[in-house]
Amino acid sequence: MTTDLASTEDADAALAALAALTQRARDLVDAVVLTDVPDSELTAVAAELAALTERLSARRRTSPQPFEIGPDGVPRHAGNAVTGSANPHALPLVARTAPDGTVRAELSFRPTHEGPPAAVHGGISAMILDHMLGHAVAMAGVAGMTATLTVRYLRRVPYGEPLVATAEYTRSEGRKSWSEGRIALPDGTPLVEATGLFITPREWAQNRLPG
Ligand SMILES: CCCCCCCC/C=C\CCCCCCCC(=O)SCCNC(=O)CCNC(=O)[C@H](O)C(C)(C)COP(=O)(O)OP(=O)(O)OC[C@H]1O[C@@H](n2cnc3c(N)ncnc32)[C@H](O)[C@@H]1OP(=O)(O)O
Repeated sequence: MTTDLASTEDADAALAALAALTQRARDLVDAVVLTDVPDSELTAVAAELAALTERLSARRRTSPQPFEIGPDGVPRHAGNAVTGSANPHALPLVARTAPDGTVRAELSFRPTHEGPPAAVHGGISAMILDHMLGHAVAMAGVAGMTATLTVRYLRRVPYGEPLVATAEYTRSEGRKSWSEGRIALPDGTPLVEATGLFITPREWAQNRLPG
């Protein structure tokens, strides 16, 4: 028992250190996107970054931090590109499920996510909605892989402003499940809407979860 507890604490400490590093990496990416320092400074920083990358690469995994069910019974996936605390690519999105099954996340995009001038890239909005819709079907007990995602872009999505993403499971037929969701302003004005079809792979159909 003591050993298990110690190793759990060690794993938590390692993940916390990784999450702190990851946030520094996000800050770095934001700084790269917005920097206006002279060329000589860019060259000097690039050399320092190359050295840091080499230090981190001294020991490398073959894949990101895995999907797992935490000791609290809550699934977590630190390596995930959308939610991962250990993935600099992730916002990270923090999605919560209400008792009625609605999934909700408060989010704010950054200049890093620019597509059209002064707006968020449509593929980034689609990625967030893919995740939200997938989360909604997973919370309904019918986790699946995205088969189709239909996105309707209604208004320009701003960065640097608080936004709200929501999603709901709608129905299932056999291994096929549907959900819908949106990214909206805090007052509820929808900016992007999506519907999705998720299919539970045959191998998940018994356990409902991957792995
Ligand atoms: C995901 C993790 C879940 C974790 C859950 C717990 C924690 C919750 C927390 C957090 C939630 C995380 C949420 C993540 C969200 C992000 C998800 C993604 O981004 S997934 C990556 C992108 N998607 C792919 O890479 C799929 C690639 N495609 C496939 O793997 C297969 O094609 C698959 C599984 C989609 C279907 O393969 P078959 O072999 O099972 O399909 P067949 O048996 O041929 O068809 C079954 C039925 O589905 C229709 N169908 C199949 N594919 C279709 C398609 N693309 N479009 C429309 N219908 C399709 C068929 O016509 C058939 O329909 P008829 O039964 O005849 O009515």
